[in-house]
Amino acid sequence: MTESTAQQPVIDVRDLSVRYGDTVALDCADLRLGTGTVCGLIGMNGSGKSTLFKAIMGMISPDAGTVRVGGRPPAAARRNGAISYVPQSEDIDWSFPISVREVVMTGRYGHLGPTRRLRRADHAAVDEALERVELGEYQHRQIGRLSGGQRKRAFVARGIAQQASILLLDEPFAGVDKRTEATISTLLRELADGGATILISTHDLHALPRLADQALLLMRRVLVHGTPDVVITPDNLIRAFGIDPLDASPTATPQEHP
Ligand SMILES: Nc1ncnc2c1ncn2[C@@H]1O[C@H](COP(=O)(O)OP(=O)(O)OP(=O)(O)O)[C@@H](O)[C@H]1O
Repeated sequence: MTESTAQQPVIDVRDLSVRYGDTVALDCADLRLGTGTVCGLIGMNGSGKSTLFKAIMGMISPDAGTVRVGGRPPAAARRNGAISYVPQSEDIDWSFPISVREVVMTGRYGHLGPTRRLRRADHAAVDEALERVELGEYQHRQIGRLSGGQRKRAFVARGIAQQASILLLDEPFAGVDKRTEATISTLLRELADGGATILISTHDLHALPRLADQALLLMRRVLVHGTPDVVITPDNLIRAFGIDPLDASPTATPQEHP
């Protein structure tokens, strides 16, 4: 591997603009993430976080700009099983007749050989993933019959079984208790230490410095990207949120972007 290949960003987003009709969701957003990084994505409601995830996944076509994942277009990276995505809970059909184990097993589909048959290694990877998120005893339950925190863990287990090198998690801590948050955070750290690149949106600014090596403040475009201590400052938070969310005495009411 040449030095320039080794330093290539795993996620490479350049000048990305996305519109929904008249709404500008992303406007010239730039992001580069290297291997083994956990980056916390923060920004107010409507600042474009989910849109950024969907663009990296290749689920929406940008109006302008480029997205490369592992040097390839997102669709190619997805076909290869390189990316795992944990969407916001509202984006999942929890009534779908599928068990926890079957959800986790979908993470193995990119690994199946020409016969498309599940092999012993696939079942072992699923067992291990279920074990790591402590959902073994719930594996045969229909996914809608899980608590909020268990649902998140099921989707994290899918990413673990997939052995994805890139994990995108859209608010995995929303509505989960502190123990589940700690379990997921520890798992993500272990995955990053094993070389995964992780982008995670969260509103938990207090927990972010423990979880992430980097933070990125989004407001349709990237306002600031760096280590959490550089990004999570009162000035930056006031720029992005209109108030300092870490401050108990807000000076203004934050507005959702039009
Ligand atoms: N399918 C859609 N059709 C039209 N507008 C959309 C659509 N999805 C998102 N938007 C708009 O695009 C903007 C960015 O939305 P996005 O969901 O990316 O924000 P977000 O930062 O993830 O918000 P939240 O923190 O509330 O999840 C918002 O103004 C939103 O209303």
